[in-house]
Amino acid sequence: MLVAGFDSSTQSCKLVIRDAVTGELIRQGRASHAPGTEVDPANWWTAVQDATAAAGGLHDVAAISVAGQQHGMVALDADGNVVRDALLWNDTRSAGAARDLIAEFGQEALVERTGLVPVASFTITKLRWLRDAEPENAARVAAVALPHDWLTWRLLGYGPADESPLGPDLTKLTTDRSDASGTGYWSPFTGEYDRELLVAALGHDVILPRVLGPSEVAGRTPAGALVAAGAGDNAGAALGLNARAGDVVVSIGTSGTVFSVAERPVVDPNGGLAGFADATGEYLPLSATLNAARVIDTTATVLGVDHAEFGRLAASAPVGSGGLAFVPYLDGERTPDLPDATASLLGMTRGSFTRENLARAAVEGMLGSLAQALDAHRALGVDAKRVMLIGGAALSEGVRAVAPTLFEVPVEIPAPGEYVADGAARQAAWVATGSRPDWPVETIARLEPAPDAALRARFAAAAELAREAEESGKSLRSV
Ligand SMILES: Nc1ncnc2c1ncn2[C@@H]1O[C@H](COP(=O)(O)OP(=O)(O)O)[C@@H](O)[C@H]1O
Ligand SMILES: O=C(CO)[C@@H](O)[C@H](O)COP(=O)(O)O
Repeated sequence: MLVAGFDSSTQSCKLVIRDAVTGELIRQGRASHAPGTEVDPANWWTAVQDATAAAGGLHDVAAISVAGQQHGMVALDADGNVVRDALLWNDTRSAGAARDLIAEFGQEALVERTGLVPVASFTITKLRWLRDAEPENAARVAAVALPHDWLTWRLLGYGPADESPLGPDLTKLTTDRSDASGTGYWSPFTGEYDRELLVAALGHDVILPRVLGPSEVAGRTPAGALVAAGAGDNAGAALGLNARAGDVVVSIGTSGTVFSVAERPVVDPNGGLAGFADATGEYLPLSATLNAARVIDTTATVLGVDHAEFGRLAASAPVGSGGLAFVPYLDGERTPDLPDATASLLGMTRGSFTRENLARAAVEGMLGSLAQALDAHRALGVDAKRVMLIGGAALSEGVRAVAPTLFEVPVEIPAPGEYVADGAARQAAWVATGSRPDWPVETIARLEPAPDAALRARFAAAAELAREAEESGKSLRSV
């Protein structure tokens, strides 16, 4: 019996087809997504079909599950059409809306109700932005879904009347706990939507996807395959890695994320850590940065090198990049919450300002933010015995060289793979066979910690300078 798992991520759609019992990888496919932080969801549906074609189809698959980028606002009208392009998790235009919601409800109360302090990434802030910036669009919204919810609905055969066999039945939208927990209007404590917050954000009540349990079935495709609940991509990765207590996953994709599986909700009154739910019935405390793999992509482009050469340059520079410090807020930042920040390069001398040091400083800055996030998790009681490093940039030689100098626990590198899509495939196998699969995960390297206190201190000082400049209105953006 075969099962399929999709990862509809920020930059691309990945599909794995696995044996439901052994987990053996049978086929896979991939397709790119459009760039930008607002995207027509039709683009993701096309990518699902292209990835499916690339993987040789889904005709022989018993069950399917979709994991996807979290938080994106897919606003639907009564006819099942999208009201406007989806605003993605990395779109920071709703930073002011986040501040407004905190002022109206109080930070402490919001943490108690939703496990989150609103930041521009979360869906609730995007709804408030829509209400204020595009009231005519807001008034037309009849249902709000997330990327994986909308794709699941499309796979079930629903959608606009002229594009789908079953038409626009909005009541058939489904989601799961992990993605619901990233909206800002769902409580990980009660497992219920908080409609008062939803209405306060958007201005009126709407249909929200039914929240399914970890092994509940959303329905069947028109061809007859079971469709599972799906998940947010980070919860998908935790399931794909079989992460257990003591494991902290660090993912370096478009986002940088630090997360672990917890038996009880873990919340942070300061908001550095989000109190999400996971895809197995437990919880997923998580921190996310906006600047991760693309810090490397951008710096490699500036240096005129490919990933392999970038990795060699970074690995050949000394720990601490000869004193160069790169605060990597190229896309603003979410952790720390500095949506309007810009990046900065500090510590340049004629000696330190070399190609090698620049490459390494980019990696040290990008991982430095994630190491600070891991510290915050540990301070809140998260048990970290090892880091499991995944995501596109985990392949980088530079990342592997720098990681042990920043993390205080061993860093393990699972075999390169699509762990989000694998988590979705595991969920599909769970609904198809009735039991959660225990497929093995291979580790290809274990890096022993060699934390460098001076490096940590220099990055912390550089990040603090960037924060002070932002908060005092002295950053170059405001000149
Ligand atoms: N060898 C490599 N070194 C550094 N970055 C890489 C490497 N291979 C892929 N990447 C980067 O990883 C990112 C894609 O990772 P992925 O985890 O698929 O992201 P997402 O899930 O956000 O779409 C891209 O920005 C890509 O350029
Ligand atoms: O916003 C978050 C998590 O809170 C991001 O992790 C998104 O879920 C996007 O993930 P990638 O596409 O970068 O994997």
